[in-house]
Amino acid sequence: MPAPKNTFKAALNEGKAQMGCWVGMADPYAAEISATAGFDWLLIDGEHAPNDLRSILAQLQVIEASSSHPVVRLPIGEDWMIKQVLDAGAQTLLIPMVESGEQAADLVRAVRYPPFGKRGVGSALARASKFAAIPDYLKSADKQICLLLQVENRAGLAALDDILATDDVDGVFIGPSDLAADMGHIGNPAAPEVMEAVIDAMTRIAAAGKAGGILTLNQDLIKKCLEIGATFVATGIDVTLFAGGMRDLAKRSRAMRDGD
Ligand SMILES: O=C(O)C(=O)C[C@H](O)[C@@H](O)CO
Repeated sequence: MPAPKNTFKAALNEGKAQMGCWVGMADPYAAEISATAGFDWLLIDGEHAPNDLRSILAQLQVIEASSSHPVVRLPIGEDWMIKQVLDAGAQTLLIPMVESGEQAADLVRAVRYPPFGKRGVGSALARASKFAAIPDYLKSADKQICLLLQVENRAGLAALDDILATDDVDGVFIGPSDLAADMGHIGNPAAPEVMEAVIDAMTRIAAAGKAGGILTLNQDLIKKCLEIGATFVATGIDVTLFAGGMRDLAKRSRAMRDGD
């Protein structure tokens, strides 16, 4: 019995656009609610949400039980973090702040077992192998790992061709917020210069035959990226949806009380 098939990776390989949402509540109960919505994928954010390995594990468990595919974003692409989260059962990783082909190649090695990579061997006690219930996990795991890299500054854009030329990088995600900040437009990812850079990068990613990804609430940008060929597009964030809904209801409640 081989490692579980990564249906999300398969869909990307077939060019089937996958619609996703950020999950930043850092809570499995909230993640389980989001997993009932019907998104193709949900991003467990270990970079900007207060997650740790235990909370990521708990969210993996509830999302895997749904029709949504869990994607885990680490705070940074460190070998030890990658080893731990893969052993916890994550099959799709999003790694932020990638700025060179060399960094991309090193990340590929970090998600693969020897002799092709440097992922530490601990499957005997790992959830990923169903605690050794998958006897040939070590020989079948690599091809079910989906590695998505974030390009989100000018250095990353300058190295994009090298990153795209790196074998076994499955996709590249463009981060508009950090890219805007690096380009001098902090807080304004809709700045024309940033939008132009995002569209150019997404076009280059598609032309290279890799999966292109983004998170944006901008409906026009979502449509444009899908037209270009982006295949993993996140269109919302649970935290902002919840916070916005609560604030709106509170405002309407006060208005009803005050007869406004
Ligand atoms: O730079 C970006 O944009 C991203 O990487 C997404 C952000 O980290 C996410 O927190 C939304 O702002």
